[in-house]
Amino acid sequence: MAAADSYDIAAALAEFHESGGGVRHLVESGITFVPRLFLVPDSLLPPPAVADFAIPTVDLSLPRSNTIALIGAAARSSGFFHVTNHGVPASTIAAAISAARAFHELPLHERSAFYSVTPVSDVAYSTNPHPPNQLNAPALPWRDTLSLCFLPPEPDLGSLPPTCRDALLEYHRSLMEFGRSMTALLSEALGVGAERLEQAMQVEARLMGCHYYPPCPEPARVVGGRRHTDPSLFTVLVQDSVGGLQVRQHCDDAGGDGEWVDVAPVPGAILINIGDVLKVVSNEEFKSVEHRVMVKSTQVARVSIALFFNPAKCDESDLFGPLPELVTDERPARYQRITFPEFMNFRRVSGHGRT
Ligand SMILES: O=C(O)CCC(=O)C(=O)O
Ligand SMILES: [Fe+2]
Repeated sequence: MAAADSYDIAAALAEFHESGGGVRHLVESGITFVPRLFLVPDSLLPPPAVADFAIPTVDLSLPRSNTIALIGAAARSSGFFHVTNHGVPASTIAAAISAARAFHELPLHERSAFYSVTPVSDVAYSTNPHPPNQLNAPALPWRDTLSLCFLPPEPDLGSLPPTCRDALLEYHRSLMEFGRSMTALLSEALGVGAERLEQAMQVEARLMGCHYYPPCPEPARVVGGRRHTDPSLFTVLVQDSVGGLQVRQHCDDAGGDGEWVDVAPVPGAILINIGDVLKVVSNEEFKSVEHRVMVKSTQVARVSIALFFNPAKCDESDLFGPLPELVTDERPARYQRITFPEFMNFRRVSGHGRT
């Protein structure tokens, strides 16, 4: 047997998690090559993205009817769009991105106190492994994530360093307000009235992922985030200026492959993407589009913050499905009403959440 075959992936994974310092720790310790745990097999290396396509940008200061038409068109075509003049102060976004960066750049002994692969509290820091059934593909993304759970009525982020905590709490507060207006806009864009989506879903934002993509000595051999769709109604993303997010566009209903396009950061803008829940609720009028993150730099880390807006009611007993008014003879229901846990299971089985 070749030596390579004796590689013990479980032991390597355990040793990596043991350090409690994520990918950032590998970089800090001066590695000059990508450890095997992160290597993407050549056959699975993603094809390069095309650069000559820009996802739509919607200016929220336009007259409301224009905004709604533009959001509707974007949600039905690319599933991703930037918004400008969104009312979230630039300083709040900048402070949140700095806070996320500051957490990931804390000294090892401080940040490792939060390291936990399975979250045990509202604050969890880790390099999330991809699901074990995909270990023939790369096991780990080149990314560390600080996950925060904002459980109502008050999140318990008390253990975070205060500077980091306060900026992220303020960002969350600001985004809750933004999320309410975005929910109304999406609802109107579906043609069901401004209140309908909120009334049916009671939208809230519990989960925030503060991602840190360290520089990589061999960026072409890793992925920062594998291709996936989001299990949300919609996701709100802010990022620094480094770039690396790519989305799959122009795939047809027959499953045509489409092409990957770069989403260049737009200064000051907020990025919205439609998730799988809204795809179901809209009876597939809106698209939930695959995306992934490539690592671009050997020198600088990239920071992004994803906030997932979801229905508040997501227990065993809460059914959801296409809004009845979006089901017509011409457009019959594409989904049965199901519970949230059933939906998550369906996503896993059908490969929608490929992360
Ligand atoms: O970092 C990014 O740009 C994307 C993150 C993402 O797709 C996610 O958290 O679901
Ligand atoms: Fe995502």
